[in-house]
Amino acid sequence: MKIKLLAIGKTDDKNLQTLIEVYQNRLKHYINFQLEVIPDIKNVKNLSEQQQKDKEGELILKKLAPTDELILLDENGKEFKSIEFSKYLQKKMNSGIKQLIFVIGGPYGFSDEVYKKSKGKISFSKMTFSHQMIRLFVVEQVYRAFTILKNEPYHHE
Ligand SMILES: C[S@@+](CC[C@H](N)C(=O)[O-])C[C@H]1O[C@@H](n2cnc3c(N)ncnc32)[C@H](O)[C@@H]1O
Repeated sequence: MKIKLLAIGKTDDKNLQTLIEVYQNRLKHYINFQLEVIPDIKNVKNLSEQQQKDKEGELILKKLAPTDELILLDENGKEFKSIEFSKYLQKKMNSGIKQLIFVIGGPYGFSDEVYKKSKGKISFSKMTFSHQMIRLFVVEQVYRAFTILKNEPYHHE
């Protein structure tokens, strides 16, 4: 199984980008993991929140192949402990999915169309994080999950 993290807009913060790359590099050891960034929508100032969500939603859905499984990062989703998340990923790998796509919404979240296409929602906390920060949390937790699955000494309960 491949894992893709789909996000909208560049990360301007170099420190954040560097940290994300640290975990992306570590993940190469365990799985084909790709972070794909959809470029920011132009002239966003002229759009309502709903229009922005809809446009971002169209761009997200264009990226999906029929065999991909789409999971949303959403503060109203299911919360996991890290060990539970590692088991969740193992289950996905066992189920024969070709590519699992985790998607991070834009500043206003997801359009209804994206919700309809998704197969689940994962929350990292009830708090709202920026769409930039959550990228780092996702790559770190996916890395942590693989170290748990391989019994490697990174995670401590
Ligand atoms: C600024 S937040 C959008 C908040 C917006 N109120 C919403 O309803 O989604 C941007 C994106 O970051 C991700 N995100 C932020 N906080 C999160 C959390 N606690 N758990 C999971 N994803 C989160 C989600 O993908 C969200 O769409």
